[in-house]
Amino acid sequence: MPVVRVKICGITRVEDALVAACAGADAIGLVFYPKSPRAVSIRQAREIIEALPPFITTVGLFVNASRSEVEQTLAAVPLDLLQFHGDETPEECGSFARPWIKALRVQPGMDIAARVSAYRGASGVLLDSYMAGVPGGTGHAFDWSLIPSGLSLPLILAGGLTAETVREAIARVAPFAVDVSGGVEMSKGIKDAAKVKRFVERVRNDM
Ligand SMILES: O=C(O)c1ccccc1N[C@@H]1O[C@H](COP(=O)(O)O)[C@@H](O)[C@H]1O
Repeated sequence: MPVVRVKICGITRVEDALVAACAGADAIGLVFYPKSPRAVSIRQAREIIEALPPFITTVGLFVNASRSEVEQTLAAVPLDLLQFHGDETPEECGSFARPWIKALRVQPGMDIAARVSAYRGASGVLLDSYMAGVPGGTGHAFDWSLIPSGLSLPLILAGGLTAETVREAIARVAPFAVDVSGGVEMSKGIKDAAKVKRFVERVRNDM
């Protein structure tokens, strides 16, 4: 069975980043979307990244941010990968000389394969749930049967995943990686160490 990578998103505290790293997460996500309850400042982001051990990918999440906002963040925070979670075009996403992934919010009737193909410069595509007025971090799963096989980019599955559901998700979707935020929290922006550990264990099929 191929290894499934794990990203723990919405990290706001150094201790939660260390829990994720020690649990075996491959990546942590830092939300630079001011309206999110998980938003971090530049200073918070730097402190979190400085505390990390090596070999953990740091992902900066943006939602329809201006070019200058992204550039200022990149100048101050050592991010490995950008995650665009809004209505950014392929050209916008690819204009920062940094690897990037694009989040698409799945709705019935959407031509997922065509939408993914449009973002061919991406390192991967993240499929998340659609909820009107909420760009992400909804805590809700979507209908995985809508995902076509043979997508042209590595698939990162997100949306309402928990330790209880992630094995079934992996079995049904066979994603390259899974991404979780609300499912490993005790409150918004505050991770629950036991849930983080259990989630990673379940992805690794250790328990
Ligand atoms: O986490 C947020 O607050 C957020 C805000 C705006 C856009 C995306 C956001 N999070 C991303 O949403 C997915 C799904 O979250 P959840 O597991 O359903 O809570 C998460 O993986 C983040 O990448």
